[in-house]
Amino acid sequence: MGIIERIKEIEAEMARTQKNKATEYHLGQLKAKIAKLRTQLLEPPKGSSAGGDGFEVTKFGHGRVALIGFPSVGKSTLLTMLTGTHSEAASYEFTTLTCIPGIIHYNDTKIQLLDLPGIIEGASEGKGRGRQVIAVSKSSDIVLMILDASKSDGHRQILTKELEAVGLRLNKRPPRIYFKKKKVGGFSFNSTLPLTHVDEKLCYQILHEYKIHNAEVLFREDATVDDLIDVIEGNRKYMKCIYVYNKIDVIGIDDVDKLARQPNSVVISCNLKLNFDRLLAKMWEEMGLVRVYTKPQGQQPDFTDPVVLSTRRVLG
Ligand SMILES: Nc1nc2c(ncn2[C@@H]2O[C@H](COP(=O)(O)OP(=O)(O)OP(=O)(O)O)[C@@H](O)[C@H]2O)c(=O)[nH]1
Ligand SMILES: [K+]
Ligand SMILES: [Mg+2]
Repeated sequence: MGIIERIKEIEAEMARTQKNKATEYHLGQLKAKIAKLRTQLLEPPKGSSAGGDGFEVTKFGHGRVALIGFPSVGKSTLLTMLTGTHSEAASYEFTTLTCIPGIIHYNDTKIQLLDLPGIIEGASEGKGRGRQVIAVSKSSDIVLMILDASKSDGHRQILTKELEAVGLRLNKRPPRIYFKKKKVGGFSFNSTLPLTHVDEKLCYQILHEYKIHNAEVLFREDATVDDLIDVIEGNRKYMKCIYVYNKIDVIGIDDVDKLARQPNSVVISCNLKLNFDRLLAKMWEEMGLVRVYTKPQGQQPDFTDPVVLSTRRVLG
């Protein structure tokens, strides 16, 4: 049986299992099993080089932003409008088949924007170009999830699930769980506050699933089993994501208003060139970029050529 089939089988078992105190340990173990299989799925197949089909784009500028979304939501239209680099746009799905970079000039900085093929449900398991698209997203500093404002908001949940399945965590911070594997000494479990989701036995079982028998675990918040698994796996990527609702020209003002009020969301229209300034400002803010103007002694600072730093990471 392949890895994907095994994941499906365990998911089916989880769906059949009633959630209660008695099944909690078993469900926790199943979650860990799935997480292990997903990590296996992420390892590139033996003998293959990663990518190699038009997806490797050299990093450029002070930051990198990836456009992720279902087909035909307007990703390429947006890239062309924000960067001036032409990326083919059309009314049929999967117009874009590779990664197309453009540059946004904003606040004296250069931000690399990446247009990507549309992804669909099952992308994390390799449907379409999902795997490559997700790899590029992981290499960027923030993600713009482009959504069609006139379509169901279910798309946002589906995409979030796909990205979570490959270890991306959007708009979350790492769980406050201290975890240290040891060579000897057995298992120690502590918490700084009362826990409602995880107890010592459950934690022990999860570690057992990972064949970890010596470890120190300290919960500093009331975290869940999923949080614990994330910490044990250790390969999660925590990223900022802006939900960009495009095509607001085709929906009513009340609906626009509702979308605009959601957290981390910006509404735009490529057709009407609406709200791009808001989108750029939000992007800039989420990337944590700051400009530093150096001032030679006894001279005026050069306001045309700042040093750009990020409060979120060290710029390469
Ligand atoms: N009404 C409306 N249509 C738009 C808007 N932006 C883009 N479109 C249209 O949506 C269709 C798809 O646009 P694309 O830019 O090709 O979409 P995409 O997300 O790059 O699509 P794929 O590359 O196939 O995944 C085109 O017909 C665009 O003209 C908008 O703001 N409003
Ligand atoms: K399209
Ligand atoms: Mg496109």
